[in-house]
Amino acid sequence: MASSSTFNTPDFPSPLRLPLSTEVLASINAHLSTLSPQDILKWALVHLPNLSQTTAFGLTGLVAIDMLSKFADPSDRPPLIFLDTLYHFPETYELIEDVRRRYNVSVHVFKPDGCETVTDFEQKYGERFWELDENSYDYLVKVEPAQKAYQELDVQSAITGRRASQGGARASLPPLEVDNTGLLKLNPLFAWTFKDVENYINQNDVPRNKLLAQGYRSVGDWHSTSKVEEGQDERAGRWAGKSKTECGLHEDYFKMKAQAAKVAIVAS
Ligand SMILES: Nc1ncnc2c1ncn2[C@@H]1O[C@H](COP(=O)(O)OS(=O)(=O)O)[C@@H](OP(=O)(O)O)[C@H]1O
Repeated sequence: MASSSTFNTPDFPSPLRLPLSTEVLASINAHLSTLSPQDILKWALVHLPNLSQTTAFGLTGLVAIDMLSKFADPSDRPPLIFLDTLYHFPETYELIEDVRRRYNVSVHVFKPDGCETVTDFEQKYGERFWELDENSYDYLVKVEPAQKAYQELDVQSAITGRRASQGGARASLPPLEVDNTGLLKLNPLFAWTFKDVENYINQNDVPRNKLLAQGYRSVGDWHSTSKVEEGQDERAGRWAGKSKTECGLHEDYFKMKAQAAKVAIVAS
């Protein structure tokens, strides 16, 4: 059984002092790589400054929400941040309500700047803006709202639902990363497979997106998400047939911002 020194490691200050040097980050990752997701989360509650959970209520994020509910008092649980692109499926919005009820958590929702509804967004940028410029679309609906969320809520560390077994750019995902804005990103389930996640969800009766019963596995916006066939990768239905595999949230922030600069011209 893990002792309290597993979570409260005297080698690292509590909370950690930022910025982290490369050496400290490497030694934290060496320690976290030996722990279960539950113990990584317990360690994070002790050591990570101003911790939140950024979630689209995918299966992996739901596992983290459920694990935290089992060992952390409600007031100690990281606040949830949902970036509402305005183009999620109705089933995703329904799931958020299920999660709020089941776990008695508040969800901080951030939308594209100045937009409450799809109509607001389309008046500003036109219909099907993602077809015109996918990266700028991502920047407007996720990257910029995330930066706003982190500033308003004073977030210095965020739990994500990414896993190495999702492949692509995630194949060598470490437990803890520092992005180029200085944000600490914790990936507590970095070492779990899809099967591990599915088993946990079933064994713990965790609420899940109703679309999963229809053949979807990873769910984002309705216009870039499709069902996957048996045996296909879990994220094969995201931007299917395109080279794109990430939404921008986990890309280089400054690159996304520079690419999106031309959006101001389109919108004006
Ligand atoms: N809209 C939105 N709001 C808040 N957080 C979000 C959002 N989209 C992605 N994420 C975060 O990225 C994790 C991986 O998501 P995905 O595999 O769906 O990929 S992608 O980011 O959309 O490309 C995802 O993991 P989950 O918590 O399992 O959803 C989140 O940590």
